[in-house]
Amino acid sequence: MNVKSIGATLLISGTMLGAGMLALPLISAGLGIYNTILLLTVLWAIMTYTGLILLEVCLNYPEGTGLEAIAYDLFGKPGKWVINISLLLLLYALSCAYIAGASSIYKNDFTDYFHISVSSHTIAIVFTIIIATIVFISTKAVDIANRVLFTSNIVIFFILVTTIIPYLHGHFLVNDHDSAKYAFAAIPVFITAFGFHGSVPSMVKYIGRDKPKTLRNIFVAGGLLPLVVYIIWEISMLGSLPRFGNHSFQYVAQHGSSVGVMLQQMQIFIQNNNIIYLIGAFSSIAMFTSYLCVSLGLFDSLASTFKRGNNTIDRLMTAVLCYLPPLVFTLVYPNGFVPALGAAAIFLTILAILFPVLALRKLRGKQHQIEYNVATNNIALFVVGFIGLQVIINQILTLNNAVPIFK
Ligand SMILES: N[C@@H](Cc1ccccc1)C(=O)O
Repeated sequence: MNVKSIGATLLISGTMLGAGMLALPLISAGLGIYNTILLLTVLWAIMTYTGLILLEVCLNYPEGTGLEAIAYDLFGKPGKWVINISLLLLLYALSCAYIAGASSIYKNDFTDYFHISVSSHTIAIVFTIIIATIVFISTKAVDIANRVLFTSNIVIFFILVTTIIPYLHGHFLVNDHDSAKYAFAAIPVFITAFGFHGSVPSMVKYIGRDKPKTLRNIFVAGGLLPLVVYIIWEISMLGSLPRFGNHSFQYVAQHGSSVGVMLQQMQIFIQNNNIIYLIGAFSSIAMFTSYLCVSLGLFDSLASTFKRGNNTIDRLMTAVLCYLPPLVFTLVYPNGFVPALGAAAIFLTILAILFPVLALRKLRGKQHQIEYNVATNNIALFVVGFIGLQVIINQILTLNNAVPIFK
């Protein structure tokens, strides 16, 4: 792998590592560590596989062809609309999760670092304005801010997981009440955490259609890094807070399942302020960089959907469309962090599981140019498509409280 491929691998990992990661311990507390690791690995494999299916699909089109244009070619106008709307709704749902998550974490930061209490509404508004301003300035500004913050966060993560080891308790990790029944509610959020598929067309453009093997390696390695990071993160979080009791994951679940409350609870068990600061800094930066990248994607999609140009007035109108709806939603539903990530899974499943499967079936039915063939057959495509439908049904049930939820 050359330097460009390593950079591309990190971009894929960077897209995956975000709010989903912070929600993982909140949603997997009832599962216990063994079920969690198993489920993470299985879902990583499925998401990587559909990423490779999407790669084969994209390689049949000229470099720079987006998912929307591919959907139009294969499924006509309805296909194009489904992809377009799913993408916008995915990015809006993620935006709501980021604003809700960030306000709960930053509220905690203000109390921990400066001993002042700021309302989460104020934080949500200021956070959104800061992100909007950076995106409004230019893509270059986003790139610079992201590069600096993402690199610092990798360093913070490694310092954190090495210093937290003495504070981990083996008996917090496994519990008699661990149960696979909580997997239903966890699957959608886990799927969101492994989402990166919107970036497949741009990666093909960046690396080149003539290097299908390099692209395959980038997607596999780019997802493997988050899988390892997620497992280490789960062990660190589930190992430092008990499942039940006055101060526990159960308490967090009963108080809005927010990252901020989880951090407060951990403070009671980890009597080392530096570690608490590290977790706070890591979570805060993760929220910031992910929202920066995701809202840049939303900003560009809105500009192209509503045919807005690059002049100041047009950019301002796009920014209002991009940031106002999720901000208002979060102000009305401040506890929407986990539900918004779950809702995102519905649209992500359409884009990242169902669309690649249907598109490849259609392409292989036609005579398609063989640039890269992912190992698959109709049965495998059927199974993956079926899993995709299950994820959507699952999430609809979760939103209606019809599956077991750890409380
Ligand atoms: N994986 C990202 C969310 C995401 C999904 C799909 C595409 C891009 C980003 C996160 O966990 O924050």
